[in-house]
Amino acid sequence: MSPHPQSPAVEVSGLVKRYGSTHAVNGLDLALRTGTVLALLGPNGAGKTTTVEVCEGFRKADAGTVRVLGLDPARDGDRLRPRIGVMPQGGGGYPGIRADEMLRLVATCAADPLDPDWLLDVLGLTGAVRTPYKRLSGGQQQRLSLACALVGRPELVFLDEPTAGMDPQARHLVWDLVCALRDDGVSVLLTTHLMDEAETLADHVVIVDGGRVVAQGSPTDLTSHHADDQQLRFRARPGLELTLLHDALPEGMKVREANRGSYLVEGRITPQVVSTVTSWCAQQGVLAEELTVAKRSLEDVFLELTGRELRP
Ligand SMILES: Nc1ncnc2c1ncn2[C@@H]1O[C@H](COP(=O)(O)OP(=O)(O)OP(=O)(O)O)[C@@H](O)[C@H]1O
Repeated sequence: MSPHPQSPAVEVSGLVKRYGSTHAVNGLDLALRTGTVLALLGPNGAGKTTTVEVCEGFRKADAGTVRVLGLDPARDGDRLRPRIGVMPQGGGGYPGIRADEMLRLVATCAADPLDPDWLLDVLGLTGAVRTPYKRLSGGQQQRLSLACALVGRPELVFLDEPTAGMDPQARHLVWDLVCALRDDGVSVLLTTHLMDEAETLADHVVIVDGGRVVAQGSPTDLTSHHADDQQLRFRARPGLELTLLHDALPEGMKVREANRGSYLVEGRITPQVVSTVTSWCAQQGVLAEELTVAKRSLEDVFLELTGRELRP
């Protein structure tokens, strides 16, 4: 059964999943619009993988409703599996199997698979086809796992940290592939710890912490929620005394040396504020290098919402 065109590819409502006394997911709601990319962000242990695994049908929810392509993954797994692609965290291949054997094996399960040789070529794996899975590099294992997720021409793909451990070249290749999937109308739900990945790829970002959603929206919504959340940055010699600059700025604005020699003014950055900063620099005989005005980054928002403490 195909979902109504307007209905989300994934709809999760009030999801609860416990492991013993651990509430891994604790009343989580999200919706992935068909043909878009949703990025699930959160600190370690926030419940991202558990949520994805419930959506994939690999884990059973304790409470809540989950609909994936209009189906209940816990009940309708047989009908759902041929329509989705899954890239689990950490690859998930059989240690002794060769790269091409693994992809061909997965392809045999699909009704109308993509050509495995073409996919291996697209993912830069042609030179490694005869290498056993366990001897592939981490990045190659990830790319093979992505090939396995895509070979069945899925309508929806789940990518759990798809670029973890990849070099920048491979990461950009994967980003291009995700964009191409979206252009083809495929829906993508991915998890990531890379804020630039979420900003680059996602139409919608859901930030979770402690098994609940703490914020969601487009990357632009999340980073420009308040007009006052802007930053002016400049580089200058380390250790500048900032009291006079602080006093010259409008009330409520903050100024600090964020990193050695890297200064940050936070608040509503108006032309007057820029002028105040550059005048102060001129008075101090300081050349402000790399002066930029920007919104807060997604990482700033993420850290503000989830804190800076390491998770156990
Ligand atoms: N099979 C399991 N048995 C017991 N506890 C588990 C199991 N899987 C996950 N957990 C716990 O559930 C919580 C959520 O884990 P989950 O893997 O979903 O988080 P995550 O957001 O994907 O984390 P990460 O970013 O580290 O991958 C954590 O406290 C984790 O220790």
